[in-house]
Amino acid sequence: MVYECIVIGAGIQGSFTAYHLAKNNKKTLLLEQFVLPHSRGSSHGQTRIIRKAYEHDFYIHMMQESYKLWAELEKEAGVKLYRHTGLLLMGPENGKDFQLIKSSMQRNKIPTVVLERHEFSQHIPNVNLTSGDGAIVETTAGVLYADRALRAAQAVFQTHGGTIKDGEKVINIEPGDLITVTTDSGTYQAKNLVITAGPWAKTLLSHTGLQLPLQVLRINVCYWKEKIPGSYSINNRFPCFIQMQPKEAEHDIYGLPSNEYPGLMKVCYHMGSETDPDERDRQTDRREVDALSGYISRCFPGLVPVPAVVESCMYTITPDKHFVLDRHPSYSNIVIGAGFSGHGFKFGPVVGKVLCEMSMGQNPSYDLSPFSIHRFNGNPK
Ligand SMILES: Cc1cc2nc3c(=O)[nH]c(=O)nc-3n(C[C@H](O)[C@H](O)[C@H](O)COP(=O)(O)OP(=O)(O)OC[C@H]3O[C@@H](n4cnc5c(N)ncnc54)[C@H](O)[C@@H]3O)c2cc1C
Ligand SMILES: O=C(O)[C@@H]1CCCCN1
Repeated sequence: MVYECIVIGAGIQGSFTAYHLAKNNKKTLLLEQFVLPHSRGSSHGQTRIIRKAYEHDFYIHMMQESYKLWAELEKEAGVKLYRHTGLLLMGPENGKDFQLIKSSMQRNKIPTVVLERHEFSQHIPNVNLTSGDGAIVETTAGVLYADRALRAAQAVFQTHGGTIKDGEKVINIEPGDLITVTTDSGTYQAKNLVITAGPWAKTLLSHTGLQLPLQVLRINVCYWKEKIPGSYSINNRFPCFIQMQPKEAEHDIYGLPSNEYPGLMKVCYHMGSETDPDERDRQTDRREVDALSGYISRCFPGLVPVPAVVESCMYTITPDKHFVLDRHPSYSNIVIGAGFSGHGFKFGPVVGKVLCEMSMGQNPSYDLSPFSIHRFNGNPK
């Protein structure tokens, strides 16, 4: 049988690409190397932040549609995927990065509340605002229920006639008008191919002669115990937060209110150490956990500054931290979605839509030049 499209990788991006293809009546096969559900890529775990607070207008515009598409999936699957919490953004008030996000939120009329220092603790109890930092709340941001969302996208894909084959690792790709994809247990053919292989994208793309400057990082996903249960809880309307330029570390620190593990708040560092995706759990580098402990002692005094649970996840980062959404430079019927750089989950429905559009030979709904492969020319590593 010849498929209209094969999608490699059933993380959030591949699952949403397959979802849109099936809704467009395209006969689609979604291949996944691990038995689903699994926790070895980037889309597992219960929660992710959803927000429009971005410096770049192109992300904000994509998020405007993404919220609508998330709501559509909630209806189709009959499950709740989004919980409104708000997002607290803290960072050096006169710093460039904080000012850029603040002004782009205001320019794009994103519902925002600026908290002045004297009123901060009245709105956000149990948090110490660093001296010199400003605070803004994006009121419509919140939490996505990630595991549930992944299952829902896959279920709707199947309802529309899509086929999932899990526990099948793709080991070879032969490009052509008809592409042949070989797994460790079968061979499939399709007119179009979408590669959304997350941390394995670099290896898989090398089978097609393409080298992308993708780097895989292992992230320690840390949960911290509330000294008084409920003090940072989603039920008490505690928001998600992003701390830009914390004193303890070079990169951002972020957190989500206690929810999935009652009494534990997720607070993580937006960086990690390089890893081979097949060796992720052999690595035990916890340097950044010390930086988190320092930050928590200083700014979140209601948490015990030693992590109660540490899980693992992976980022696949590009040099500029923007995604790769493009056609293969040598084979126009191969479309690539990669390098989501630790912030791609919330865009899943829109990423899936544009990858689907490209693989159907349509013009994508967005200007994808920030995500093109050509931008790496001259910087191939
Ligand atoms: C700790 C952490 C926190 C994050 N927080 C946020 C957040 O708050 N908000 C947000 O929007 N984003 C967040 N992200 C980022 C987001 O989760 C990722 O951008 C997104 O999940 C990437 O999805 P993906 O489909 O590209 O990759 P994956 O989920 O890794 O999917 C790729 C799939 O391809 C499969 N595959 C690979 N190679 C093969 C092969 N050869 N054959 C068959 N299958 C194959 C893999 O097994 C995998 O299932 C976070 C990420 C992490 C790790
Ligand atoms: O995508 C997000 O919204 C978060 C922000 C902080 C770092 C991890 N990803």
